[in-house]
Amino acid sequence: MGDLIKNKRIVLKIGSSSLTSAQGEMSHRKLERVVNEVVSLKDAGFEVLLVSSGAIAAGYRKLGCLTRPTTLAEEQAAASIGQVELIRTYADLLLEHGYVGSQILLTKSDFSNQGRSLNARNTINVLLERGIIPIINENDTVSMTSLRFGDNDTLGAEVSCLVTADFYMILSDVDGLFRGNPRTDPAATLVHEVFGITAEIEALAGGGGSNRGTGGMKSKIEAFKQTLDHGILSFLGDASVSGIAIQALAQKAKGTYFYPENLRTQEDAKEVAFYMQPK
Ligand SMILES: Nc1ncnc2c1ncn2[C@@H]1O[C@H](COP(=O)(O)OP(=O)(O)O)[C@@H](O)[C@H]1O
Ligand SMILES: N[C@@H](CCC(=O)OP(=O)(O)O)C(=O)O
Repeated sequence: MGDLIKNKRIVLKIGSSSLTSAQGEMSHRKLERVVNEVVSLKDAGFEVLLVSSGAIAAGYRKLGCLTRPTTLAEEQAAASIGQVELIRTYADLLLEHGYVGSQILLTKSDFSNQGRSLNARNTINVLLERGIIPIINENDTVSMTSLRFGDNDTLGAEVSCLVTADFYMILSDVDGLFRGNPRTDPAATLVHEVFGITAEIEALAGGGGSNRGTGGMKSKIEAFKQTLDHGILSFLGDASVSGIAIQALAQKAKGTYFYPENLRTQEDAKEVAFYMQPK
């Protein structure tokens, strides 16, 4: 069974809303949870890239702001403080489990530059070959408003395509995609499977995000549009569910699965579930 997953590449994106307290500050306990998910994937033999937000949340207090800043310059300054804290915490926690983490900061323009994207891919490949976990965030300081990811959902999708990932998993503060924003419509029901990003699916994502995240569902759907176009099986689930990453790969998790065109039948999906089955 172990051979089935050898070198299977998972991109796991975790948003600010799942790394922060209700007040918007970074939560050590929540970072520990993320690390546990990453470690469970590594222990099962997967290659893991972690795309993590949280730099602004981790830094704004030390910048002297009482609440999460809203001007670009302050966000960037907060991120430059918080990124240090974020990566140090991840690296320390991973090391406790015997894994090494590395930091990669990228901008949107890096992906449209052939030379820079090739360098990023080569770097990531070397890290993954050696069992290291690249921890990726946007390079906030140099990102301009007009050319900025802002949210990390689409950054995670770009990374998934860059490294030809087998699975793109976004863990957030909701169980998946609902037929309406569950914060404002408690009766909204969960969509379990999505076979292509249609206008109907896009319409479900109209609502904004939590006050701690930036992208909301809109950017997640945009991100899945990209991964599905590239044939990458994708998933959205709740970061607070312990063991969700492994369950998601076995297609047994509560959440929303997004199937690319090449995996649109029940039989195809079953085959993938078998293929991605952990040891
Ligand atoms: N159709 C929908 N289904 C689920 N969540 C939705 C929907 N529309 C809007 N949302 C909101 O999106 C939020 C998640 O996005 P966001 O706060 O940006 O999280 P993250 O920090 O994980 O990226 C949810 O808390 C929810 O309020
Ligand atoms: N890159 C920034 C902002 C990213 C952000 O908030 O994204 P998300 O949580 O995906 O909506 C950070 O690390 O704080």
